[in-house]
Amino acid sequence: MAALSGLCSSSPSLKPKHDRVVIPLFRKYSLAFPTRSNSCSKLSVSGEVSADLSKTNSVGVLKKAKQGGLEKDPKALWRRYVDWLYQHKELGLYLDVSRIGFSDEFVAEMEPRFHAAFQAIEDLEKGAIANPDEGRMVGHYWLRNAKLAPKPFLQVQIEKTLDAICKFADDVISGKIKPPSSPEGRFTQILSVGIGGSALGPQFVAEALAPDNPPLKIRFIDNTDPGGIDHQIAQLGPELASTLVIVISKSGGTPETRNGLLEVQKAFREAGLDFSKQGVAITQENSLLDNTARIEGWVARFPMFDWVGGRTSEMSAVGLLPAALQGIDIREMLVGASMMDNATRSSVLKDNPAALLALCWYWACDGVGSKDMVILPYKDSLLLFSRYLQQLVMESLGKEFDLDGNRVNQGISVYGNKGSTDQHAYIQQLREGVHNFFVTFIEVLRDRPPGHDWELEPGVTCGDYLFGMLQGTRSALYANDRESVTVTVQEVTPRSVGALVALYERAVGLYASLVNINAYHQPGVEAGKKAAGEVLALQKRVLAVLNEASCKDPVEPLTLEEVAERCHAPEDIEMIYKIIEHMAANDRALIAEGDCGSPNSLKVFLGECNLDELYA
Ligand SMILES: O=P(O)(O)OC[C@H]1O[C@](O)(CO)[C@@H](O)[C@@H]1O
Repeated sequence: MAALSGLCSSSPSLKPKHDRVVIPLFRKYSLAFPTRSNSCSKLSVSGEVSADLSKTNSVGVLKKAKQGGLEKDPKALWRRYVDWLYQHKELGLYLDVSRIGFSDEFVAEMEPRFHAAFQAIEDLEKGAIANPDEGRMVGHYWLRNAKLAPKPFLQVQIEKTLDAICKFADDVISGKIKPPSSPEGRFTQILSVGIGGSALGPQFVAEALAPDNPPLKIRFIDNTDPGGIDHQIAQLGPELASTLVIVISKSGGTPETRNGLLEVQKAFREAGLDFSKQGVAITQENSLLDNTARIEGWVARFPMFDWVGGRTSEMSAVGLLPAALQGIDIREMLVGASMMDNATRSSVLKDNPAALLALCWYWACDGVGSKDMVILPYKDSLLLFSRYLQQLVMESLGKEFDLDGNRVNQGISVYGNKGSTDQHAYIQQLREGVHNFFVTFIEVLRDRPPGHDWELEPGVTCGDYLFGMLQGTRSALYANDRESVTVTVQEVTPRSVGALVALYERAVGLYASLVNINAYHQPGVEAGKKAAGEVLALQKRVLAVLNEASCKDPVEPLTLEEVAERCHAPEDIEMIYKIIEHMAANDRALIAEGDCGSPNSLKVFLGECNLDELYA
């Protein structure tokens, strides 16, 4: 395509170049772990390590290795910094892992696990069923280099979709595709309706990269909160007529997204607008959403692929279409991701920033998620990176069982906002309080575009303060034995953002292998969805019972116990109380006696009798 492959081949070289000689810490991997003596390692390890090591979390080894404490001697620390500094020259990206205290002994112990992890991710990229529970391939790496897709038809699908996205975005921005009844004569706003992986990437990228005056501004409905939905629609005001509504859902059946769509369609009807002329769907072929969009003749439909998970979908239509419509260079995002993919395929630990990150996570969290990952970008535009990573890391790694069916309750908690702002919120606790975290600093070297900086005091710019705050916090935390990683980029650009996304996608994949879990399913989410469905089903029964009592003459207010009994659900009395409390707060149930603060005093009825429902 003129699109992805052309783009990739036109870039100077996608192979990482390094300005230092790297002494391999890991050799070309194989599952057998040979006797070795590593010149980079202070400790030389010899002897066979049981293959089973890659399936267990040898925390005992970690604890032993950790006994030494963190290096504090400035000269030794500087040597460690230089020795372990990773640089991706073309991307201008650095990774400093020197403030994580892993020992050479630990690195050696981890080698067989990494061999297995590199092999697993290589197999994944070649099209293995890397998500065994769902029987799916995992192909988000192919999105930025379609030639890697294991089947020619997948390559065609990826390339065609990217071309279609670019063309559609151009046509919308130029006004060739326009809303039927807008005075501006072109689309000015995007309303993106989606949740989880169908929102977090687009939100992060919009915040990071949208220009100050984008061709289309974007807002999001990412919940089933009526207040939040009303707010977004009210903010659009008359511009609803020039709003392109992008409904994003891989499954096409997520309730929050469906509700958002129904609410927006109602707003369109009330404004006398034809939704189908302004609606776009991004979803799997033949999903409920896809069929709705096709039957109703929406403006456009773009595919989500079965082999791309929601949380790794930023480089699919999910992330690329909204970005392109905001004037963001999506081809550059793909190049950045592709360059990072190339770098993170290396089986040499020091050459592979994703493997280095996974190593640090394992060390810091004892391989069992014992510490939280605090993400601190010192750049306002990267504010949403931690939220984006929260889903990527926690939905991928937070698993009850490992691949062999052992209960492991894995995961790493992720939180954070931005520095230096968070220094005035919770960094007090990080420095001095409970020691249950490690920090990832994200440093952006360029403060402002060239020629725009000024000194607010002699020799000091505003950005120098930000820099000082980052360095000061990093040092202060380390002095108190709080570990940190620092990722440095030159600027926040489509290329560097693409690279950051790819870096963390690969780190999560590798880490999942290190702890032997499936990173690509989310069985836990289903339990909450199922329970929510049961609550709504119970609410229907409560309504029917109250309706019947409210249709009597005179009306028969009921106690909670009576409602529960008539619903044949005495064991659900607490949930019935919560349902009635919620309905009462929204004027859908009326309180005849008592109040919600004393549940046993309550008697309730409905303001209106619904005869149709009574005789249904
Ligand atoms: O894109 P969909 O199918 O609407 O799903 C939204 C989100 O819901 C989940 O399936 C579960 O939370 C996420 O993995 C996903 O990103």
